[in-house]
Amino acid sequence: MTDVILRTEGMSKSFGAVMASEDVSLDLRAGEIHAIIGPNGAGKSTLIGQICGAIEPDRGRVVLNGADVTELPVHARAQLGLARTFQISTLAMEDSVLEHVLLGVLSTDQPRLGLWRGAKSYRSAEDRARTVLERVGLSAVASRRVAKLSHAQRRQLDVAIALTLRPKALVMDEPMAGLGTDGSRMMTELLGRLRQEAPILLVEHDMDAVFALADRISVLVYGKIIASGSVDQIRSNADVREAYLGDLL
Ligand SMILES: Nc1ncnc2c1ncn2[C@@H]1O[C@H](COP(=O)(O)OP(=O)(O)OP(=O)(O)O)[C@@H](O)[C@H]1O
Repeated sequence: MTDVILRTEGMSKSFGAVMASEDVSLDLRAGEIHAIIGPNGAGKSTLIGQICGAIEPDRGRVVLNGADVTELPVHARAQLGLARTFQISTLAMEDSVLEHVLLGVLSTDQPRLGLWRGAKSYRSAEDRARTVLERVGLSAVASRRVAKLSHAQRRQLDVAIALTLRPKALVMDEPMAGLGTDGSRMMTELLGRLRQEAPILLVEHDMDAVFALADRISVLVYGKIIASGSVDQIRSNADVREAYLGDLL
């Protein structure tokens, strides 16, 4: 049986007369990248908000590793391994790369370390922080302040912080936004490697990246999933071409 890590069932949300999500059911399976695409205003951010706990659905459920998390707040879902990266990064400019990641490691591992946090446990936290930085390709700039990083490096750091949660699932909101050609290539390569560590629900407008990365694509239009399938199935779907991809292919 396919290993479903995250799923939504009948997720619905309206804002006044606007149905931002209408009966959205989808899943994310171990080892995969599942991309959510759709035109502006289709309901992608609203869907992510409901999955991660920032927006309360009118109806429907979110299930993480078999557990219903619909009623849990954002931080409780994060503790269960639901990690999110944001469209707009929220980094502190004056802090270093390592400090950001260390903070993530300490706040994730603190319950395991107990009340006693001596030099040894700090060292092991720093080791883990450096391992995470290596995984995203930021080891060389560990001591650099965020203010001195390139835009692409800041996005890599967003990913590193998400990884400190030891995620079971990653929800990524436009990780390619604002990246140039080289940055997009780097991020595409990074996400391609990460899917084995944690499956990725990827909201993205960069179709080159989506087509290169996605194992499955779901297309959202006016809050509804109008099609779901492989890259080839979605690219050749007449409804999808009419609603969204027509201009982008
Ligand atoms: N807090 C809100 N109050 C009222 N309407 C909202 C609110 N949030 C979203 N909407 C509406 O819900 C619909 C879906 O918006 P959403 O931001 O989820 O779309 P999106 O697919 O993420 O768009 P984009 O690609 O531009 O980020 C839009 O019509 C939007 O105007």
